[in-house]
Amino acid sequence: MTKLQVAIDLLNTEDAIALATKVAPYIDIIELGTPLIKSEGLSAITAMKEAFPDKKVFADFKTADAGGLEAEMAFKAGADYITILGSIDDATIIGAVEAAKKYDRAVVVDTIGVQDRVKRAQEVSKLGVEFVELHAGLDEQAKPGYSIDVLIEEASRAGVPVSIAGGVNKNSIAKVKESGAVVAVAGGAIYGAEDPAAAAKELKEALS
Ligand SMILES: O=C([C@H](O)CO)[C@H](O)[C@H](O)COP(=O)(O)O
Repeated sequence: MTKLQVAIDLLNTEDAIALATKVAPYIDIIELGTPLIKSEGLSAITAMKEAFPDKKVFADFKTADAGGLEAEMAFKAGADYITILGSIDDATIIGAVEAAKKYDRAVVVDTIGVQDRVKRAQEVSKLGVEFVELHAGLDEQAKPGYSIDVLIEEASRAGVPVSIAGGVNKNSIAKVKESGAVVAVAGGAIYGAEDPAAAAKELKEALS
């Protein structure tokens, strides 16, 4: 079954935990977005894991170098997953995977900015990563003509475990599920909703 991940792109820990509290019953993975981690630091990860010890906590580091070191920082702080950029050298991903083995955690490769996401997903899947995020970032989504359908089509032919992030919402969630993605990542569709709990519930039910 496709899991639901909430991407929390808020800027302070208190607001992030308040949002997570509302949506937790419907969420499998709680993501601390890159802006949140840059704003609040590692303490946000620790606070989230302490508040939700039974949930997977996903630290969206988007690491581009020193993979082993940054993964160790994230895991020691309480993260279950860290993201490493797919656009960088395999050595950075391999370093993070080694740290993940040491701490019994996992690495997700983020394909933001990668030209051929499917090819890169297939390559990095051989390095021991948990899954690969087929991702169109917030800036790419804002470009004219953007459609999540590109990611959905890529997921259906990737042949390796992938998540989809890039405007997942109530209109696209059924197609995300059909694509075979192991995780659907929803940010704005949940934290930007008038009723985040209801929005998360609707997405979760669509994946059931
Ligand atoms: O990872 C993200 C982005 O790069 C900022 O950190 C988003 O959390 C991700 O794109 C999911 O958010 P939505 O596109 O709003 O669903």
